[in-house]
Amino acid sequence: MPSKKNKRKRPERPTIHPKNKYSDNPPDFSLLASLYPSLKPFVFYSRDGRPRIDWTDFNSTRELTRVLLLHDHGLNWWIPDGQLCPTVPNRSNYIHWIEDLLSSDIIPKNNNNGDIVRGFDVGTGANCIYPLLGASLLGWTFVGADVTDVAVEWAEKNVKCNQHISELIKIRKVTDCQGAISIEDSNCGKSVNCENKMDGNATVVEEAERLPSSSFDPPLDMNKKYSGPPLLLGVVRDGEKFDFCMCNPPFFETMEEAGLNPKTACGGTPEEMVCPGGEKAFITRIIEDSVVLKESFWWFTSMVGRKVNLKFLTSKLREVGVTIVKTTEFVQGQTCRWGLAWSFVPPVRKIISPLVQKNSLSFTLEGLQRQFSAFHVLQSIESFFCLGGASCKLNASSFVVDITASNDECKAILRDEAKHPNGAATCNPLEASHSSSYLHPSNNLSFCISVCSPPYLALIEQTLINLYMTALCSCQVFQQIPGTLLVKASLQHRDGPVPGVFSLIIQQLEKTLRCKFCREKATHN
Ligand SMILES: C[S@@+](CC[C@H](N)C(=O)[O-])C[C@H]1O[C@@H](n2cnc3c(N)ncnc32)[C@H](O)[C@@H]1O
Repeated sequence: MPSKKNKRKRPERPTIHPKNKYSDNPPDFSLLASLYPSLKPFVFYSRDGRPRIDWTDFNSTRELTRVLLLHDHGLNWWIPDGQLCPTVPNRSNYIHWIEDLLSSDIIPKNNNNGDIVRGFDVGTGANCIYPLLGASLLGWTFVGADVTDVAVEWAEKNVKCNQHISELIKIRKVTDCQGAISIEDSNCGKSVNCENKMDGNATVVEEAERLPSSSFDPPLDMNKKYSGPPLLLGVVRDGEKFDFCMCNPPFFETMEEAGLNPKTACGGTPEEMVCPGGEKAFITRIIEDSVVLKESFWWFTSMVGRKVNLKFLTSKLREVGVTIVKTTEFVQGQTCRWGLAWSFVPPVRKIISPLVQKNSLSFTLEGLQRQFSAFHVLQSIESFFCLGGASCKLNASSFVVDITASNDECKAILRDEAKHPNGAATCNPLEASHSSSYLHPSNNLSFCISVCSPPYLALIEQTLINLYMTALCSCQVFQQIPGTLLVKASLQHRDGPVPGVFSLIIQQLEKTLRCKFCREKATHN
C-alpha cells in the first residue's frame, strides 16, 4: 500500500522549457543502453520494471551526459574525474531562456553582429556545456572564459572534438597574477585526442551540483566582496560586442556550505563550487562590471542558486540604473535555480494607458458663454470632424452626432487643427510651439494635438499608420446645470490601436470646444 507521504500530491511546477528537446521526450535509458553499450552497466531496473540510473555515482551521471550529448546533439564530450558534470536537459533550459530574451521585443533587437549571435560564458568549465549546446542547438558563437588550467584544457578539447562547431567557440583563459591581469585566448591545439566513446547513454532528472568531501576551504570574506580574478571587465576586449553573457557561478562560500547531496553525484571541484562571498559576491561583481561594459552586451544574464540572493541582486540592479530586469525559475528535480537577466538598452516604448484603453470618454464644458446652447456645441462637433473629412450625421432631437472616419481622416483630424475655426490654436502658445516643431515643420501650423514629448508623438504616428480600420464613434451632448454641458463619446469598434487614436481625437475635440465656448477650463470625467 502506498504510504501517506507518497499519496500527497505536489503542486505542478513547470520543469522544462517547451523548446527543450526533452520536454516531450525524456531520455529513454533502456533504449540508450541498447544503443550505447558503455551505458549499459549504469542502467538498472526497479521493481516496477522501469530503467533507472544511479544518480549517486559520478561515473554513471558522466556517462549519461556523454551519451545524451552524443545521441541527441551529435557532440563528442568528456570531463576528467571529479569535474562538475552538467545535466543536459537542465543546462538546455538556460540556453532556451536566453533564446527567448533575444527574440523578445522588450528591448529592440541587436543588429551589431548581423545575424550572428555572440555569447560570452563566464566560467565555462571543463565541460564547456553552454557553448557546446548554444552552438549545436542554435548556431551561436561563443567566447567561453575560465580561470583554471584544467577547465581551459578540457573546454578546448571538447571544442576541438566537434569539428562541425569548433569554429564557433573560442576558449579564453583568465589569469590574475598578483593584481596584474593577463588574458589570453587559447589557440586550441590542432590534434586533440578525444575520447570518442560511441556507445552508452542515459537520462537526467535532477541536479544539485556539489563536491565530494574536501579539505579545501577558502577564507570567508566577511565583507562579501568578490576578490578573485576578473570576470567581465578586463576579460572582454576593447570593441568586442556580445548579444549576451551567461554564467553558472560558483554558488557557495565554503565547501561545507556546498555540502553533499546524497541523492546526486555531479562532481565539482572547489574552484568550480566555491568563491569568496559565494554567488552573491560573484554576481554582484558581474553587475558592477556590466555598468562599465553596458555598451558591450545587449543582455547580461546569470544563474542564481538562492532566492534570497535573487532579491538582493535585483535591488542592486535597480541601484545601478538598468533599464530592464527579467527573472525566471529553473526547476531541477528537487532543486530550484533562478535566471536573472538585465540590460541597459532602453526598452521598446508601449502606448501609455489609459489613453489606449478607453472606449468611452467624456468631458464637461463648464462656464459656457450665455449665447451658446447645446445645439451650437453639437454643430461644432460636427464641423470638427467634417473638416478632417469624416462623415457625420447630426441628430438634433437626441443631441447625437455619429461619426465615421477612415485612417487618413483620423490623421487629418489630429493634424489639421488649423482648419478649425476658433480652434485651440489660440489657447496655448506653449503647445503651439511644440506643434510646429514636431508635427508640421514645413507648413507653419500653430498648435499641436496635445502637450506631449517628442517620443510620444512618434508613437502616435506609429499608431496612426497601423490604423487600418475605419473608426466609428458617436458624440452626445447633455445639458447638466445651466452653463455646463457633458460631452460623451463612445467608440463602436474596440479592437487594435483604434482606442488610442480615439482618445487623442477626443482630447483635441475637448480643447477645441473649450476654447470656442467656455470662459473657464473644462474638467475630465
Ligand atoms: C559552477 S562552475 C560552472 C561550469 C559550467 N559553466 C557549468 O555550468 O557546468 C563555475 C566555473 O566558473 C569558473 N570561474 C571561477 N572564477 C572565474 C573567473 N574569475 N573567471 C572565469 N571563470 C571563473 C570556475 O573555474 C568554474 O569552471
